[in-house]
Amino acid sequence: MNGSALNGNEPTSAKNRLNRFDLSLLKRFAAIAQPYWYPIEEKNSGRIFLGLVLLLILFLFALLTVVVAALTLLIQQIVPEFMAQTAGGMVAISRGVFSVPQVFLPIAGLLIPAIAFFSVRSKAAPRWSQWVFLGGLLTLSLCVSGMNVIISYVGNFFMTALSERDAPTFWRFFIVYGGVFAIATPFVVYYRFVQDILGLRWRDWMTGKFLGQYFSNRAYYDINAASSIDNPDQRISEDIRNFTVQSLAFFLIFLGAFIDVLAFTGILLSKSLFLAIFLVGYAIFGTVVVAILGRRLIALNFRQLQREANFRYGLVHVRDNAESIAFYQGEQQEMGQLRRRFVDVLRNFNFLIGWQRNMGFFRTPYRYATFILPSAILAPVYFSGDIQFGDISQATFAFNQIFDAFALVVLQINQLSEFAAGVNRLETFTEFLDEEDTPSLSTDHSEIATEEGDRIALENVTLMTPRNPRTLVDDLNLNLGTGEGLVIVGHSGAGKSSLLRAIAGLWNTGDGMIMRPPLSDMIFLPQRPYMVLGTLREQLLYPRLDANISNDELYEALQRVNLKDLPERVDGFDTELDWATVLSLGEQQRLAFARLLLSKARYAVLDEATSALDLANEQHLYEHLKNTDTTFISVGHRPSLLQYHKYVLELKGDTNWQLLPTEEYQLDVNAFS
Ligand SMILES: Nc1ncnc2c1ncn2[C@@H]1O[C@H](COP(=O)(O)OP(=O)(O)OP(=O)(O)O)[C@@H](O)[C@H]1O
Repeated sequence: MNGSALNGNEPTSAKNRLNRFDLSLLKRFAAIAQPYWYPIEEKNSGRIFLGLVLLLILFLFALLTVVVAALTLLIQQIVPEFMAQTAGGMVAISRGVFSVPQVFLPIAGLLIPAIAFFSVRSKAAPRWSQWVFLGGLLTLSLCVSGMNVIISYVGNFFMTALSERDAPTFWRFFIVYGGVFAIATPFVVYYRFVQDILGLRWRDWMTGKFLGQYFSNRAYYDINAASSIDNPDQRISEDIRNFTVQSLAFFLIFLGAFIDVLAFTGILLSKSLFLAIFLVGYAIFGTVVVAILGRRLIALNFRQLQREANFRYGLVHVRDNAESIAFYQGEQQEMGQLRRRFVDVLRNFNFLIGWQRNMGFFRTPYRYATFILPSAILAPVYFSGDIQFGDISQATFAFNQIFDAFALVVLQINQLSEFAAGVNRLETFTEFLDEEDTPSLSTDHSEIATEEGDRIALENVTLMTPRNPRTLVDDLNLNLGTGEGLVIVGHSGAGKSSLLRAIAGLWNTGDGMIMRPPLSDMIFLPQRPYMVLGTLREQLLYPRLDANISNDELYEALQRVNLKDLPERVDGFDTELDWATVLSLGEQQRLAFARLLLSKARYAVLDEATSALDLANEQHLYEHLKNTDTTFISVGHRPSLLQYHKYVLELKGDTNWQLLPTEEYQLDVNAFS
């Protein structure tokens, strides 16, 4: 990915869509999450998926009730008065928790088999382990919630006994406290652990899927042209990681909020209907205000991610081009460029924290008010003697528990807007990759047709540049027989490399038909020798690393390109080095040529692949190509190249061209020179 698209922002329409902070965000989230959790390609599968998740949650409530009941019974055995004294609170909590599963348990009981069934039925490989992990995680989450309820009660007794100087009760609860902690510890530890493991597995799967799509249909190449998708590397590495980790975290937070609502609504309603209605209105008011203000936060977070990635890319660019920069002594300019990118980061971050501060002016008093509002609302009834003081404190407690759940968006807006920005970045990326997967039938320009055959031939090919199309070559015809060589000449920018791109299928804007052998029978040596990250062996075998080729054959190929001492120089074939920096340009070109020889491709396309070689080396390599009956097309500026090719295609630069046998071309050139 080059840096230019980095400034590219999402198109305005997409921007508006992506900055929305409403239910469409949930839809976008479901679209990204669904393939992992519910791998079925069908209409409405997103809705079915969400329905199943809801059922799963309800199913787990049943487990929670069992855990709470079991622990309560256990403690009751040890401390008989515990149950009597906590009955009110425990029953209230259990009532909320119990009632839902009782209705849904029979349906939920079918859930796991249903998920397994659908997963197995899907075309994708059956996957169910994530559901087992999720089930385990939710069970643990509910257990931890249950434990916390019990711990709060035990703590209550523990402290009360202390304040009343009741030593025997204090010591009994001391032991109970310790026992509950001992039981709770593995639950809490495994709760975090399973959450991390599930996040890791999800990330693993998603990264694999994105990488698969990124490398299919050359999406990684086309993405350079898609100015709306900046920094795909960051989206694949960081955005996916944050997405999986934060999705699980939010899911658990929402689940906790849901439990609180179920558990405390009954208490609140029994104390004051008006207070309950007020709470809902107050929470809705806060959520709407924050949702409106939060849109700006999503946009700022989106840009923050983009600018951080631009800055990092700038640093990587310096590392990749260290030698050129050092020769040019371009340190000042490079530092200035990086500084500018960093200033962009800072400026946006400044806006971001400014907005967070402004939001704080609303959120802080909004939160503070909840400490006094319930008491203020209930005070008149209390003053008139209709309710007890205990009712006020219990109602306030219940109010705050439910409020935290209802006002989740208000309380978590900073994290949510960050998450939403990540979701949006992944969604545009997914959209792009999906489009690459499904070639569109109608494009706004005509395309060159490609056919596979046993020769290279171009019929009436008109080639244009891909964006802002400009015709490079008009109505070109040529036919290359087996073992024949063609050299393409013409001044810089005439379209020589572009023609090779068209033959490789990288560019197809234009008209006409190109026939070529399957790409697996062809090898392309690009203008800039490409050195892979890896060992010398991998360098030589690239891209077919699994080819069964002995060391002797590797030596032979290296000998042919006059690099036979290279393995000794670098300590054998299995040494990993930064080849682009330890080899000279000519050596890199010769290494690429050795790659060509080892590939045994019958067709070779060489784009100035010998430009850095001395004439003797060049002759040596081309002679070998001719002897092996390889059909080859070269691009080059050197006159010495002509002699190895049967035909010359000259691109005139004004879309005109001429194709001549080499001798005729040379006579032509000599006549004019
Ligand atoms: N990705 C691209 N999008 C649009 N135009 C491009 C792109 N890449 C190259 N071009 C333009 O297409 C024209 C032909 O480029 P091409 O690389 O084929 O030239 P060339 O004949 O091989 O030149 P040289 O001898 O300098 O390598 C040039 O004007 C170039 O600026």
